This record gives sequence, C-alpha cells and structure tokens, in this order.
Amino acid sequence: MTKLSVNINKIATLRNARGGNIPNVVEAAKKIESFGGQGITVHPRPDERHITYQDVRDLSSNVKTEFNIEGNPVAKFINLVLEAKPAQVTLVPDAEDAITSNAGWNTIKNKEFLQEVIQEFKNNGIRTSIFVDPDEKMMDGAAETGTDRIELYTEAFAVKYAEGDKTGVEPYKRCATMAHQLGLGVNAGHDLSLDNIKYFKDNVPYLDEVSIGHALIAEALYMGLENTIEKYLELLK
Ligand SMILES: CC(=O)[C@@H](O)[C@H](O)COP(=O)(O)O
Ligand SMILES: NCC(=O)COP(=O)(O)O
Repeated sequence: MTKLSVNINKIATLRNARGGNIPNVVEAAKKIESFGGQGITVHPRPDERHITYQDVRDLSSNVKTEFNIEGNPVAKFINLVLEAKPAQVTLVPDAEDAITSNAGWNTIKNKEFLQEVIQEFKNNGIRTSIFVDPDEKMMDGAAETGTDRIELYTEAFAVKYAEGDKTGVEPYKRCATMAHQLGLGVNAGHDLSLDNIKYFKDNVPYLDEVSIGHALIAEALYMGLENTIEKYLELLK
C-alpha cells in the first residue's frame, strides 16, 4: 500500500486571499485525517504566501497522522522543523522566488551540505527525504547523503502523461528500483492527480508515499474533499 499525504498549501492560499481564518488549516487537516488521509504535508515558503510558520507550529500539535514538512533547509526552516518535530522533513532546493518547486537536488554537488543537515534532523528523530529528479546518478548521490528516503519529482511524468505519452514513467521505474536497492524509501510528488495516479502507482515499484495537493484540492471543489480522498485511497491500494 502507498500512503497518501495530503498537501494543504492551497487551503492556506484560499484563507490568505481574504485574511482571517476561513478556511482554517488545522480544521482542514483534522477533516482530511477523518476522511482517511494518512498524512498531512505543508511547504512553508520564505514569503509565507500560503502556509505560515505559525501554521506549522499549530499543525504540529494537532496532526495525528504523519506530519511532513517540505522546504529548502535555510537556517529559519531548519529551526522551525526542529521546533515542530514532524515525522518527516522533505528537503527541496527551492529558489526564494520560485512559483512552485521546479527541480530536485543535485545530490552529488550538494552531498556535504545535505549530509550535514540530514544528520541534524536524524539526530532529532525526524525522518528525512530529499526531492530528486528521476536521474540514476542522483540516486547514488542520495544514498551517500544518509537520507532515509527520496521523493521523486513527478512533474515530468505528469506533463508527458497528460500529452498521452506513457513512456514518461520509465525513468521513475528505474530510479525507484535503484533507490530501493540502495536501501532508500521511495516517496513521490508534484502534479500527481486522479488522472495519472493509478498509472504511476501501477508502474512504479516500492512506492511508500505520495504527497498530493494542487490537483487534489482542485478536484475537491467539484467532488468534495471526502469523496476525493476516498478515490485516491482506492487507487493507491
Ligand atoms: C515539493 C513539491 O513537490 C511541491 O509540489 C510543493 O510542495 C508544492 O508547493 P506549492 O504548493 O507552493 O506549489
Ligand atoms: N511533494 C509534493 C506535494 O506535496 C504536492 O505537490 P502538488 O500536488 O501540489 O503538485
């Protein structure tokens, strides 16, 4: 079984559009858990355009399933994660002004830096995952950082799949197999949706967890959050 972690960034985007506290992200996380979501993911960005640092603190004492915090490990982020003590931290090499995540780590060039931050999180009992493109060289590099897991960056697959090209899944198959052989857990995320998740899940082995936000929240506008989560859970069995 592959776990579904629901990324709630877009719930905060909606709240921030008005100020105030509607929708309330903590309540949303609790509902998602009651609908069967197996984890909650957030990606606080430096400008706090959706999830704020305070949201992370509030969620940390309320999330009962697996709490996963994503972000670029700059000092402010590292301190926040050490304070929140989530089950998992996912390191993403985001530029400050990136509209969304758009690349994985070069695990070879950043090996020493990653080794250092990963060790700090692991010393504090936090599982680590690093965001990587589906490139075999980066799997070898990832294993050397000491990370527990990798998160395969799935945008390239999602784009090809939407164009009717199913071969985009091939590098993910190879990298998931290789990561598993190297002793790493395998997560995946970015632009996964009800349209493409089944094909991805059926073709990529050893998939521990997917984190899905943008499409899931958009789908929930039409189908409701409970139905949408149920559909994902069915497809991820
Ligand atoms: C790490 C990742 O894959 C992203 O999908 C991210 O969590 C989404 O962030 P935004 O919601 O800011 O686009
Ligand atoms: N790690 C990926 C994630 O949390 C959600 O990405 P998206 O579904 O919002 O593209």
